[in-house]
Amino acid sequence: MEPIKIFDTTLRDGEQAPGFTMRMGEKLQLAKALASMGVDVIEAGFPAASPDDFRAVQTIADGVAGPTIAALARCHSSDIDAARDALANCKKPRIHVFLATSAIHREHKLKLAKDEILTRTRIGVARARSYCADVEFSPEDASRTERDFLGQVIDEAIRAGATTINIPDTVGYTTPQEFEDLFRWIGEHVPGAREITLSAHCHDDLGLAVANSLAAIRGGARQVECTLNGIGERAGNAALEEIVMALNVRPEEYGVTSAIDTKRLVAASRLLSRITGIPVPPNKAIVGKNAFAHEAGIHQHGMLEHASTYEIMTPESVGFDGERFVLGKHSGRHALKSRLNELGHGVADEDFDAVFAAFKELADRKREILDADLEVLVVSNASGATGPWTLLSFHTSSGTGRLSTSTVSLTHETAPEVDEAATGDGPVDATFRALMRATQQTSGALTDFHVASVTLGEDAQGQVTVDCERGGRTYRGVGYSTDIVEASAHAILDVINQWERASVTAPEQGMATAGETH
Ligand SMILES: CC(=O)SCCNC(=O)CCNC(=O)[C@H](O)C(C)(C)COP(=O)(O)OP(=O)(O)OC[C@H]1O[C@@H](n2cnc3c(N)ncnc32)[C@H](O)[C@@H]1OP(=O)(O)O
Ligand SMILES: CC(C)C(=O)C(=O)O
Repeated sequence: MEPIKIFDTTLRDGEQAPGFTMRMGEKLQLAKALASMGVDVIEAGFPAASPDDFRAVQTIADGVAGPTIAALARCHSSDIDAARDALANCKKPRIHVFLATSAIHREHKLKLAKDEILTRTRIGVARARSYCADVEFSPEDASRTERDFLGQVIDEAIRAGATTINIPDTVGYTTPQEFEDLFRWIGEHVPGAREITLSAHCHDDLGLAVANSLAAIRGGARQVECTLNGIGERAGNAALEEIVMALNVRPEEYGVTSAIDTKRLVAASRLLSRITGIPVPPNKAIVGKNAFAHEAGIHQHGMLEHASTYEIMTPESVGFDGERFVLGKHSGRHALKSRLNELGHGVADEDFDAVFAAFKELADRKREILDADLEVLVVSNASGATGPWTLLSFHTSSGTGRLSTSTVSLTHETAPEVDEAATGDGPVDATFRALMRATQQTSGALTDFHVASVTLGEDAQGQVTVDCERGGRTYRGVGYSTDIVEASAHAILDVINQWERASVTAPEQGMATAGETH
């Protein structure tokens, strides 16, 4: 079996999807989970896109050991230099340079002729190569590019020093047969193509991203680019967990093997979902909550006789809960640390006390702490977005035919305790008004409110996600509690804290924060 590299782009292409913005601490937490799962390459971001992206790549490059860390750059010297700078302390850096090559992109977007594309490719790749021994080049929209011209561009990139050539199906247009054939053609016709690594990057506009990635492997690709839960631009990218398990369950079909520890797939998928606040559909292959559920009598009968009647892989092989400790109010530090490690959510020693204290507090309110509750604890701790305001206590009253009232008590990092009260149309609205008043916010409106249960059961935690608008921008806040009004108060305060931090760092522009959504 030949090895195949798994290149994860959850933090770059995945984060490009509307509503999937992640904060720095959350990105680092996710990158650590990806590293402990065994991905070969983590594309940590696009450093020239924003100071936040630059810092995220830098932080991951400095703090995550194991995988190669890649940074994306256009064929612009300033983009390539930003990638170099963000990766300056990285042990295994990769600069990923891209330039669109299809006629549609050349004529309508870049307004460049073919010879200019060739020149820019050569200059961009050579510049990246002068900084870094590991350079990837992507001819964007490769699958809609004239084959002969694509061959010329790849040849130019290889001669300029690219060590990986990635073939993106940028708009999810190709089909498995066509894509396999394209990879074979490149291997056979482009000089030097067999000496470098060929890679596939597929989008899911026609629901073919995973099938196309697997076809590319049959055609000679030895790296696949993918994201957890298949998140990404528009309909998303190829789902990492689906590719990895297809290779695992059908090795005879593809003849390659990945280094992924498949038992960590479910935990990583849930961590991402918890960070973004976007749930995984129950019927999602490999990681959805119904992926191993059986309700129909005929299926249950078959399963009771032999699990392989209706299961092509075991739930344990992808990390669905098997035998384990039950975590609750009587559990101690060893059990908590061991379960967090099993889930791939290692918490730094200096952060562990805070996570343990939050665990004990929750265990007082819940009979059993499930894996989803632990993900919430880890994410809340990793977001690092707790101040300057902290909710001390709140009280609401509401009933049929009367206004709701809410009283809140808050502390501020630099001010004494504040108490305020407000009435509103329901307890959440009253709490929103009381918090706005207590923190002296004069503008901002609650525009969306979503509540989801973190786990099942009468003592389950609720996850509240709120969108609040201010100055034409939408900010997202997330809060957790066994009481959904309290979770709402935490989510609203999360937004108010983002506003306050933004006004400290960029008062004149109301600078966007990591929690901003578009
Ligand atoms: C298929 C993909 O996923 S590609 C990656 C997509 N990711 C992103 O776009 C990340 C977020 N993007 C951003 O923050 C911004 O678009 C920035 C900072 C990168 C650029 O912002 P701006 O300079 O304002 O340019 P804007 O986004 O409006 O337009 C893109 C420019 O890049 C050019 N461009 C696009 N791709 C490339 C490329 N690979 N190499 C060189 N130039 C490129 C376009 O022609 C356009 O140039 P122009 O400004 O001279 O007309
Ligand atoms: C930058 C490239 C690899 C990309 O994301 C795409 O073409 O979809």
